[in-house]
Amino acid sequence: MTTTPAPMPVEYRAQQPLDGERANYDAILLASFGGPEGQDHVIPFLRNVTAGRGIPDERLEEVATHYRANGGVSPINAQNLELKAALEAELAKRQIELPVYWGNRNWDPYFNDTFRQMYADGHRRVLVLVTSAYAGYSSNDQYLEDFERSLKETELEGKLTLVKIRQFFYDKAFTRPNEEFLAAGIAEVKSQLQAAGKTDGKIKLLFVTHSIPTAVAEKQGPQRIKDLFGTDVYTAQHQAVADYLVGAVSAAEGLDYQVVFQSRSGDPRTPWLEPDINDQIEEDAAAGYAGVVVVPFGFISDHMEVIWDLDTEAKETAQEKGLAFHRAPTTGVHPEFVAGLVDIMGEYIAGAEGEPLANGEQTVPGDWSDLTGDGGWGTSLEGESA
Ligand SMILES: CC1=C(CCC(=O)O)c2cc3nc(cc4[nH]c(cc5[nH]c(cc1n2)c(C)c5CCC(=O)O)c(CCC(=O)O)c4C)C(CCC(=O)O)=C3C
Ligand SMILES: [Fe+2]
Repeated sequence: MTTTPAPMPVEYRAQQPLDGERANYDAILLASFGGPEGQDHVIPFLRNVTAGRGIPDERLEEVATHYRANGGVSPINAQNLELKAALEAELAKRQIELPVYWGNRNWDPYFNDTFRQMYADGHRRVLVLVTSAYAGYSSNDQYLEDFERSLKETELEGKLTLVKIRQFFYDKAFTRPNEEFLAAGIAEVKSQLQAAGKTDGKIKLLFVTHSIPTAVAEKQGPQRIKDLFGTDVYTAQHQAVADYLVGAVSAAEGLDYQVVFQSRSGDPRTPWLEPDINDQIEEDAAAGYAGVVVVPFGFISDHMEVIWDLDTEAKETAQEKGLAFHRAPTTGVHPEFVAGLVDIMGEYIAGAEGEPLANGEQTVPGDWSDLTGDGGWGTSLEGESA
């Protein structure tokens, strides 16, 4: 059988609520990673994160130093509380009367406690927002596994219904703020270069996300997207967003850009997605670039992986090589991000006639409708975690 390369996707197709998922909800759950809040939390937190996944102790000690340097505190919890408050304000503004709860995979408040609280408060049907924009094992499946386990442990299986909203990397909610950050980042590096008398210096745009083991990436479907992009589905999602952002920001026109990875861990012999951002910065310096704009579009807040791996390590690499450097912010509580997330939630919330209360807006071209579910990566990784 011969295969003709498929054309680049031009259709826009988002995931849709499944049958029965557009309904009345009692509450919203902001579900996230969790982080330590003091020196004595650091090791227990890291053990929670890596439970059963064979991260070597030396790596844990290494990662612990990142937290220790910040007083043992990850900024992620405070950032999630800010996001929670911003979502509450936006919901109130639209007169959507749903309380927002917060729960984490790896630290207090744990899902078990939040689930018990929601149930005790009389809630039975909960819409879930996970703080990850992309589809992948760590950002989607693992959360669903955690939810299942918590429902069992709290004996709320069959009593509490949880519906997770769709991925949003391809939505205006996510791309609008990132367009703004990219434009500002280019302007900033240009002015750094100007101040250094390197007006003609070439700028490289580095779109950075979390690396994952290549074996995990390769398992993810659908095959359709692998064929179309010629790479794994995790990378393809990021490539599509990078392509879109560069096309949408006029200042980016003609600049070289690339998707790169950060924060690899695990056994050094296990291959993870590359290139690592630090290696790429070195290569870019050798290739004659004068500055880099680093856009951490794999994340939605400036948590520890961002402030350590980028603001400390990648910045140092750039400085050693004499490159101008700017790290763009993450979506955080950008008003358009918050409003856009509520729009996406609205796709799942039934209005008076059963219509969606609101709708997100897909900006990144492509048919992303089958990233999860039957035949997709969602089922192909089942059994791995047990
Ligand atoms: C794809 C992805 C995202 C992005 C999607 C999303 O946002 O969800 C993400 C986010 C995050 N990862 C975080 C922290 C950590 N991740 C680790 C380890 C790992 N991450 C992985 C993947 C991802 N991780 C993987 C495949 C591992 C290997 C071991 C395992 O399978 O678990 C480790 C263990 C030590 C180490 O680095 O080896 C830590 C401490 C924090 C919190 C930061 C803070 O505290 O502010 C956040 C938001
Ligand atoms: Fe991680």
